[in-house]
Amino acid sequence: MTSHSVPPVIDATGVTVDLGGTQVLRGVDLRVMPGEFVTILGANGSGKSTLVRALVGLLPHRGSIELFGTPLGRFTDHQRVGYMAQRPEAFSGVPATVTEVVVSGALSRRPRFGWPSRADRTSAADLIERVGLADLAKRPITHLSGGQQQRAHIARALVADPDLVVMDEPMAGIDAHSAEVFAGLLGELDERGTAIVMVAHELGPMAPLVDRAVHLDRGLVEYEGPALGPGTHDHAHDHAHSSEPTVTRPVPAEGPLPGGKA
Ligand SMILES: Nc1ncnc2c1ncn2[C@@H]1O[C@H](COP(=O)(O)OP(=O)(O)OP(=O)(O)O)[C@@H](O)[C@H]1O
Repeated sequence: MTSHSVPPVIDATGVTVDLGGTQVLRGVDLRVMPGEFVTILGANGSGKSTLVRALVGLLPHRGSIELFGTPLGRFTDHQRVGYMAQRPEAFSGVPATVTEVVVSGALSRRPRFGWPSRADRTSAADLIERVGLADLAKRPITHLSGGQQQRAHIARALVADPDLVVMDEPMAGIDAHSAEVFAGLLGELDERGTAIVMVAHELGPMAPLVDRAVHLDRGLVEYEGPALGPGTHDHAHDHAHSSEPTVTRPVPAEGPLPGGKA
């Protein structure tokens, strides 16, 4: 899958980000190869969201970030990257329907803005069905529960069939059944060779899919190594006891426990 002739999907070196006068990331290195599924773990406030936001060009940073072999500052293939923010912004004004939100994800594939094609609508309808929102497809998204909105945003991130999917806590607010459905979708993407970077607090049904885990602690990579086998318990904690980790820094025995948002 990985080849010396193929550049990494993400090649980040020494990424440092200051926010509000605080150094939130302190020199993070991250390399993701095509088809890899990498999860970013760590306690609340460790810098996970900051890292993925910097990687997709949403935050000024120091250090080097390349996407698909191109420095971020010159990267224009935005359609190759599907990004799902941690807390999708609420819509203002007239709220879009679920279908409109999902289809809008496909429009980034187009060189110029235009109406969605029949294929876009078919893909969107398929994903809406897959995330269990078919009955709500015509509803304004603001009329959905938080977890249902989250599922719509997951579908939006996937509809353009990107080569890299970056997701910031996509599991937040979705129930166990939706998590299973979502794991199935990510499994298909993984088989297609899509690279996936996912911030998570716990992996649940995603655990068997993950190739590598990166654990942040106060803006630094505390651990980076292979993900363990199937399981639904705390991945971060597992790493502290893994028999074959590639440890870049010592991991405290009492790792942070998974938890929801504060
Ligand atoms: N705009 C900002 N100005 C100042 N500090 C900020 C800003 N945004 C984030 N921070 C701080 O940066 C640190 C890292 O935040 P970040 O959201 O990246 O953490 P996280 O690991 O994603 O946390 P969580 O698990 O809670 O989502 C936190 O201490 C946070 O308070």
